[in-house]
Amino acid sequence: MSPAQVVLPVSAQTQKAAASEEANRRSAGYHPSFWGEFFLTHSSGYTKSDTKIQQKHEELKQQVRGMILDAAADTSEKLELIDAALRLGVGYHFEAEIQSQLQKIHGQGSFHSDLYTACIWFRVLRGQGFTVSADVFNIMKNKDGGFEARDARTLLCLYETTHLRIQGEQVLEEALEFSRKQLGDLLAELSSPLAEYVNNSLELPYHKGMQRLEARQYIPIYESYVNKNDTLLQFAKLDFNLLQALHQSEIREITRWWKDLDFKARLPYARDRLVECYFWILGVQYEPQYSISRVFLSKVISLASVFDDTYDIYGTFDELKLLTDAVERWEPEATDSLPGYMQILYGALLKVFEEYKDELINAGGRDYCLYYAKEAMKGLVRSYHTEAVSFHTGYVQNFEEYLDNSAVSSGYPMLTVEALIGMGAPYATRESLDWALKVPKIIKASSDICRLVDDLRTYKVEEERGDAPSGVHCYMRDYNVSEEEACTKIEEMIDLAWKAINEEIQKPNHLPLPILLPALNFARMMEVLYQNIDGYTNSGGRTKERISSLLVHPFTI
Ligand SMILES: CC(C)=CCC/C(C)=C/COP(=O)(O)OP(=O)(O)O
Ligand SMILES: [Mg+2]
Repeated sequence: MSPAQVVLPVSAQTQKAAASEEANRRSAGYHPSFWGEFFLTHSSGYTKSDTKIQQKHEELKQQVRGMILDAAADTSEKLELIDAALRLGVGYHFEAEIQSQLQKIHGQGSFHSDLYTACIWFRVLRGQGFTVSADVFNIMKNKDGGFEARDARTLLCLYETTHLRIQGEQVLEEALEFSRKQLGDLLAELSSPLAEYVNNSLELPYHKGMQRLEARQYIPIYESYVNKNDTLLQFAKLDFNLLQALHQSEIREITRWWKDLDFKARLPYARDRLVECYFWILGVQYEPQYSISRVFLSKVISLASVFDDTYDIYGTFDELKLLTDAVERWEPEATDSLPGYMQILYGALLKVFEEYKDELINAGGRDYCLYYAKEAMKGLVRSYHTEAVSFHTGYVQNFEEYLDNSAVSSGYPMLTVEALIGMGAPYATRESLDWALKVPKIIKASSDICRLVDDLRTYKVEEERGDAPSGVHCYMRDYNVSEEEACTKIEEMIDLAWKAINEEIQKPNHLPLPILLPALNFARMMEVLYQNIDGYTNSGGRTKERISSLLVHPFTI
């Protein structure tokens, strides 16, 4: 009898099967967290209770408000001030004032005294949800097809403007080509800090950037301008530091939660990326009033990340079926059906949502939102399971099928619903949540960006690891094209999705702009975190620097 033919007693057979499954478990060898418990104790020293600082902040705020409302300022001054306030990261204090001022400017019709102001006019209005026509740039085109822009400031403004273009705006496509080339040629002649600023923008334009990070980078640039507005600058720095202090207290809270969960020891196969997850969410909701939402979203995205690693890498097919069913049931009793390590994850999920329910009730009977919050999470887990089925059964999806499911498995439809819930009244109504849960055009576009950018950055590593086929792979096979052609095609799809987002945020729209912003901001975060590499999974280098600049170091005042 060969060893294989030895008939083992049933319990030994089960043990053997388990041992072989154990041996077959995959792992990705992710690097440990760079942050660990750093934020448990880190504080930059600003406190809410410092009344002197609060007073100063309030005084400066009123002065800036006065300037934004100043009736004596002409249109171009007004636009420049609003643009600066937005870029310096303080626009959120003056939302109503900015809207009313822009309403007036929009009512005056197109504005084109020169190319620079035309760009600001277009960029600020469109960026804030107003419908404006790109025809203004046709008027400003030269006979040779170029634009009247020689200096870096105008070229940069034109370049930034083009990223708000929608499908069919040919003049902005030409302006993009023109300004990108001219700025590239000019770069060597520029000195610091403008050179770095142009360089950053060429890599990632303002419209596609993370608002907090853009503010962090713009404040020193603005400071170097001769004709800067000192009050606005002082306000921006102080506001940055105060907001940073609030963010630090939130990361302290979630670090405590994460430490208690101790996934590092209990689920060591998963990525340990709590601070990176917080940073991701900060790109979508940074305002003080979203503090509770931010904490909840950070916990949800951190758990989603562990779920993703469980489905993609560690879980066996049978276990994943159990986990999917348990999430579908969503009740503590379902815990017993799961293997030990999944119980840990499942228990954490239920607890986070249960605690959020209390928050929602405290917020004034908004607990109807809990249904949507759970449905969104179930939808994500269903899509993870669909992926696991195709991986474990060897079923190969065609590209359309792949993108339909993998846009959901990107996590963005789920997170966008949760973000909307966190916005509270008057936005998180049953109607808007029904709308969001159905993955409407803007959320689909943002999710496509998430999936496709992720695929472009990770497909090689995933294929080497033997994961399920990526979008690049599906596209190559469906259309019989090379890897390079598939990647180019996917870049084009990302471009189209951006245009769709730009189109959706324009008024007149059936939904107010704030409801649409999470989708836009999530798309931006994909460009930021996955700029050149998967900077979420591999979160040293640029990601670490960016997190430090936003969350560790305050401005010196
Ligand atoms: C937006 C969300 C939910 C973020 C959580 C972290 C996450 C799953 C990142 C993508 O990882 P990946 O590259 O392994 O993704 P996938 O497995 O879907 O390709
Ligand atoms: Mg994965």
